[in-house]
Amino acid sequence: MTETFFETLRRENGANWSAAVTHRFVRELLDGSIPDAVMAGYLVQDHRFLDAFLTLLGAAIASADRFESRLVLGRFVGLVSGEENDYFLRAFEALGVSAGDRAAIPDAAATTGFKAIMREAAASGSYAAALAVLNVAEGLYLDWAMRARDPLPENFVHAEWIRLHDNPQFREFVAFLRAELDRVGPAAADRARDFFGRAVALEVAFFDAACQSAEAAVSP
Ligand SMILES: Cc1ncc(CN)c(N)n1
Repeated sequence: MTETFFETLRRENGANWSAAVTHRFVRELLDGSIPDAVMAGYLVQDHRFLDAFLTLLGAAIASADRFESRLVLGRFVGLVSGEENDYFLRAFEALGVSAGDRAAIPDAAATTGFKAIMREAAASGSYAAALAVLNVAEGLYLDWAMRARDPLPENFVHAEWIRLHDNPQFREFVAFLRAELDRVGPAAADRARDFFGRAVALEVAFFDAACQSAEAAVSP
């Protein structure tokens, strides 16, 4: 069977893709053993990711070539702005991270990199570029979340983060993103390939940073 455009890009970035979905951060999240300090540090950075991510979704809506695509993307914006943002706020409260704490923590290099690539894809005005980054962000997260075993960890901070990235609606959205990239990506293959590869590398760096910052915090 011939592979789809998405499958080709994922295969070309197989080493990094697999490093991300099997990362120590993911393994400890899935088995519920992740230390609170690591989860808190990750969520502080990821809440900033969310801001640029919404910009990217807005750009995808603006650059999409059909109304049907805009509707699907628009519904997803509602979910991220509502349910997902609400999760972050409840998680910060449970982990004892105040708004002041959050404001005092600088961006990690991987966060700066992600914000930059999402703004770059948004500013390019290319639907294919936006889709390449969205396919990494959502497809890779679905991939690791699907590795969760029943029952999910007891702590809602862990369980809800997993469930947000593996539920029927999210699977449907990821399938939509793949179909869209397969439809419009080949006509802008070089650009899509470039954004896709850089985004996968940033996913690994983002998990690395979450684990490293906690190590630095506990070392004397
Ligand atoms: C870094 C990162 N990549 C992807 C996702 C999934 N939206 C996320 N929350 N954070």
